Amino acid sequence: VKRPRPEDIFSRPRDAYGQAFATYGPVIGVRRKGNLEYIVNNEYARHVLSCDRLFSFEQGSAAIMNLQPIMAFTKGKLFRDLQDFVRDGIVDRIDEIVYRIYPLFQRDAKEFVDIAAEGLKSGNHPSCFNHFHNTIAETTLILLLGQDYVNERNQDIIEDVSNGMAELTGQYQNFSLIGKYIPILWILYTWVKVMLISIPFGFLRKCGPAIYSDIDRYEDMLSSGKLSPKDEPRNVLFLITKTYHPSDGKRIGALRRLYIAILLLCLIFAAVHTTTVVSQWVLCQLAMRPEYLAPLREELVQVLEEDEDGKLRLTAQSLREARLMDSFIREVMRLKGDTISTMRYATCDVPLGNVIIPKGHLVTAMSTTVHENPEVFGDKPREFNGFQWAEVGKEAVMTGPAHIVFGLGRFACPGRVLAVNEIKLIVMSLIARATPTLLEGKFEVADPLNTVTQPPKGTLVFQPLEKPYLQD
Ligand code: HEM
Repeated sequence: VKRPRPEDIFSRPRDAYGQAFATYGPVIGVRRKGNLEYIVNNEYARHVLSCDRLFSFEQGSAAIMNLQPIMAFTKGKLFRDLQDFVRDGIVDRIDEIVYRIYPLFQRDAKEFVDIAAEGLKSGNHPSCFNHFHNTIAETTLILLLGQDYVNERNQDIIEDVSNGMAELTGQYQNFSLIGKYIPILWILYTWVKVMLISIPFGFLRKCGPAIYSDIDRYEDMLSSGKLSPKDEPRNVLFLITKTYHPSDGKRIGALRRLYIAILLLCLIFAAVHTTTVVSQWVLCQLAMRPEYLAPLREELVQVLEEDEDGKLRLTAQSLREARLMDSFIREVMRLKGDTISTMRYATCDVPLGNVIIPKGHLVTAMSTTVHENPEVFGDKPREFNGFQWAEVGKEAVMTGPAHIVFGLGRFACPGRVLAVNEIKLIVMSLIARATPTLLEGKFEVADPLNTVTQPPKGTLVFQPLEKPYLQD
């Protein structure tokens, strides 16, 4: 087992791991957060991520996110259920969803550009990350639970849940000394704090009763026999209730209801934070590369569609046609420096390269070696070429052996279609009204080992356009 130094793993992971691969070969062992993990480079990434029989996504993800108790409670079905509900409740309805959420993104982009303009005068710049974290929290509430849940209190609860889950799953662990060097203590502390205090007293106490009575209400609708498909509520909670509603006229039991709350918590966690983070990476890169703005704005004008009142707006079709924007997002995601964002678990002793990975160990792919592989991307693999994917028709949501931002294989991120649409809505609504720049002309990577849930560190500043490309 070859070990890069712990301080290098945290501060310069790309170099530390790269050097270890160059010295020891394509499979290395690293002790991180108390576990011995095996990390592979581009040579074995595809095999490890997509051969679920040997390398289990479910066991790996539960272990890395400290979610084993929940997995045990759900008899291992948690991730498959999440995938099914996202597919049926969100991806299959994406056209109608974009139509519904577009006005929220317009409202918030306009509001943000207004307060950013004031910030230009006062020097007090508003946080773009916080502003759009709220927008995505609101969108998520509507999609999962319905419009009635949208109020400030519930939005705050969503923020708390997504922060609490981020804490629980180790996202801030790299920042804490205890987290780095005595991980078991850190895990215990965050479990108690989040699972016994924040979640029961926040989400469950405040949203629980409303969700409980909505499940009852939906069950009544389903048993009435009068509900036609077009009158069905269009939210994920209804779909879940419909799936679990017993056919013998009984109600969904208490344990199943608790499981429904867990599913909703996981979806909130998966949907809100990561998407907001990527939107900030895209805006920061765009602020650093103003030459991309003119073609992106030209494309924006071309893809707008007329609604029934003759007003121009963005629809799901517009977003599909925005190929330059799509390509830019794909390139930002490829090069943002993700290191370890997927996790697998060896289900038996598996020979790989020059080692045998013992059963029960975590295995993952080092994303930078995949995303910056010279055999695929040429001799300057880290050169940013924002529109290259439009030329070859590779969309931002497409996973592949050279693009693992959303994972790979059977368990690749089921929410990526929604995520990319939301990112497009944020970026396009903003550049239609203002030009992004960065205070002091730069941004920094907050945590090089975690570019997935940490936004870049830098202050985005927006200069309003005299003539916006989108009308309110
Ligand atoms: C830019 C934003 C996002 C990124 C970068 C991202 C990335 C990922 C990655 C890397 C995985 C693990 C895949 C693997 O190991 O092969 C994953 C899983 C998952 N993601 Fe996302 N994701 C994003 C947004 C979303 C959204 C918006 C949703 C929900 C609507 C979502 C729901 C999930 C779920 C439920 C899983 C677990 C997989 C399963 O149950 O099969 N994600 N995501």
